[in-house]
Amino acid sequence: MNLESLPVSSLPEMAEIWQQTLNWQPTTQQQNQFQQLYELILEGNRQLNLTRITEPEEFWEKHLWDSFRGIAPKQHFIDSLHQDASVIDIGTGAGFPGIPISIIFPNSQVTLLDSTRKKINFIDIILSNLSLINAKTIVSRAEEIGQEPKHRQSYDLALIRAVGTASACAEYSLPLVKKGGLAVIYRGSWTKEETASLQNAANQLGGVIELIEEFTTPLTQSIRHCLYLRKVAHTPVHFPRPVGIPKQKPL
Ligand SMILES: C[S@@+](CC[C@H](N)C(=O)[O-])C[C@H]1O[C@@H](n2cnc3c(N)ncnc32)[C@H](O)[C@@H]1O
Repeated sequence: MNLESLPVSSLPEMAEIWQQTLNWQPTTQQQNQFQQLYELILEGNRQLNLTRITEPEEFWEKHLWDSFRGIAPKQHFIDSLHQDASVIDIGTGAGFPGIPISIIFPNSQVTLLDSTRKKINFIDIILSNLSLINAKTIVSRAEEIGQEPKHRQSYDLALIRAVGTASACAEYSLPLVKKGGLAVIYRGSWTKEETASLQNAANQLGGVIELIEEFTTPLTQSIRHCLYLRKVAHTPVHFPRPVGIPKQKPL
């Protein structure tokens, strides 16, 4: 399939893949927003090193499809996202998975967090161009806002992709999630041995592993995993630990 000169997500083949894999299809308006997002990211990449994923097929699969695939198994959360669920995307980078989520769930409240100001400045341009009034940005570190009363235990859903080891991601995300809420850690590969150390980290943070799902991406047939941590108890006050510690000394 050569999409080189074609819009990133409006081909009939793509509509079929959305339907077959996610039982869903974007509206024409959402397709236009995906296309605008793609073009803005290409433009931003000329000045900033935002993402190495720039070919249309890759962008569609690794940025758009993958962002939605992470929440697909959780119908309850999809229902709440159609209402006014609060979501935080930790280490959003060029805006993934948070921006696609804010596009398809206009009633949800999406916070895009990154420690790099230049990335957040760029995301602010995207949000304004796409008129995404349900998304806002924060320049900070997960370890810092996890200790702020305004953010701690206040999100229904935390999403985190490509930000660190699973244990570090658990420590960044679970303190921000409400009791009963969910943290979704997007991963490439995953092994059974890693499950034991993640279970240990989750226990200490007030979470349990609810599901570990392996799936294959529809264009390149790559293996990916999503880890779903349910928050079942309050996170002890000393988590998250100070900046840098979750990465240096994973739980
Ligand atoms: C590899 S990028 C991933 C970007 C995006 N989530 C994706 O999957 O395309 C990791 C991002 O996480 C941010 N980051 C790393 N550690 C962080 C922390 N402790 N708090 C907030 N952002 C962090 C970095 O600035 C970077 O933009």
